[in-house]
Amino acid sequence: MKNQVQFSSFCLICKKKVQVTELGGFFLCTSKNVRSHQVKESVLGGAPFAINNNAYSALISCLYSSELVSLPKASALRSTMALKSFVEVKPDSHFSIHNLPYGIFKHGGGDTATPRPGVAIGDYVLDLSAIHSAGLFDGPLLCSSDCFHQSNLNKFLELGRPAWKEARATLQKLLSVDEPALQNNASLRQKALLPMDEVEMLLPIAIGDYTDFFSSMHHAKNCGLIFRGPENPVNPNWFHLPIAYHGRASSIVISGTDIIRPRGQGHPSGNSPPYFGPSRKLDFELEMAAVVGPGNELGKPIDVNEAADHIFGVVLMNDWSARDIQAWEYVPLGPFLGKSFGTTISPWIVTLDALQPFACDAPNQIPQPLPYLAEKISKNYDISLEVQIKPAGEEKSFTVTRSNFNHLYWTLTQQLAHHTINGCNLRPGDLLGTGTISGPESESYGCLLELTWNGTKELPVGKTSRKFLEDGDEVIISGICKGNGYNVGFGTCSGKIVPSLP
Ligand SMILES: O=C(O)/C=C/C(=O)CC(=O)CC(=O)O
Ligand SMILES: [Ca+2]
Ligand SMILES: [Mg+2]
Repeated sequence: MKNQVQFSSFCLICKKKVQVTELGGFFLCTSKNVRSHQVKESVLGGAPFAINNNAYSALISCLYSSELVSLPKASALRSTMALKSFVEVKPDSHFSIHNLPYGIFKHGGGDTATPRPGVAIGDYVLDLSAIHSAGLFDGPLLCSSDCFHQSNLNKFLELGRPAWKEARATLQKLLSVDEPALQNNASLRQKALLPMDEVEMLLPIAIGDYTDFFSSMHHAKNCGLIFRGPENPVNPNWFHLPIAYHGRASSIVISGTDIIRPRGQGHPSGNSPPYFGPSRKLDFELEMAAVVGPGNELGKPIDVNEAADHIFGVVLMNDWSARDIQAWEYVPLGPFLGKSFGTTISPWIVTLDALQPFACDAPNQIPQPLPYLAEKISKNYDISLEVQIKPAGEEKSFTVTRSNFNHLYWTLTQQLAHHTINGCNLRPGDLLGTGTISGPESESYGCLLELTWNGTKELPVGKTSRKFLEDGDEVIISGICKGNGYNVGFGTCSGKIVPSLP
């Protein structure tokens, strides 16, 4: 198995030394002398473990024989003791030492304003170019790489999971309370640990291609009911393959960028001709998106069971949508100008390694997917998502929906494998949107189209209400995984609607 990590550790329950093998992000206890009843009662924790002289944060589940840790147990893994950083991390911070998401930032003016990679820790950004220049990336894969001296993360993504793991181990060790190298080096600390409110975040990746899936069954059903009626709201193909459209990479913007209300042809009502003008039905879509790692050669699909090695991490995404333009133009080829005027992503890419403790079972798929989509382990992540709207002139923002990543029917790995099954090549930095993440209840719908049922009812927003977005509205998406005493969060993904061109 590729990229397998093996190590021995100490079982806190059976008090014996055990051999542990990591398999696709899961931990397999290969010790023969561990009794099964101990497994049912508890899951072990302990970190960091030493492997190849690198501090390695890992969790093991105590299983007898060679059974894999099952997914429901994975949620119990998060009850493990929180690691501690010497950098202050407030209890509600999204950026604990368990997280360490990657972004691209610039700081100050002149030479220091060069865009470069960083990770978030508490209220600080750790400058990875400074850490590399100081010789602190001392692992075999990163010590002589220039991937942290780039203005985007693509080169780091291309290196693949072994390098990502090496970076995570190095950074978790460097930032831990027990490690003096950075903690006791005042001049390096001043250079490398920058207050987050002093930096400007930029797009973290150069996005060659962007695809948007349609993976929430609740969203598919609601859109079907609204656009196509109650006969067959979900097309039969939906249950056999992850449906998607090819999006527009050039208009993907970083959180905080204003969105100009698009103009276009709107859907005619009755026998009237289509209208042209500023969209009258501007909407947000609550989504997340996977960032592609090494990718594949043209003509060589990625196996679904190896797809996780091609996903570096996940961001929050808002697929802004003009519903009047979309409804008129998208038959029969799919979304075009109704969605290509802007897509916002959050600045911090949370890695799959950081999300691992929050893995949970993906829904049962009926009918069973074809073999190329059938996964040995099919997982989602328990990520709480929220959308707020801040109307112009308001001090406060108001929550309009709450959902969870685990409502997705098709998994990230199925989406990626399906994307390549015809031989299509994915490249480092490509972005795969999940599709709107709607849950089953009306309070968990992921866009205004559903929340107001295509403008047939008003949605309360503080003292006012909305059918669709108005000029001056700011839409703020946030996402967080809550561990025991720490968070793995995504920060926010926001954008404000400004008036259309005259
Ligand atoms: O079902 C439809 O007609 C339209 C669906 C969408 O607009 C959704 C889309 O962009 C994919 C998604 O976000 O799930
Ligand atoms: Ca979408
Ligand atoms: Mg879009």
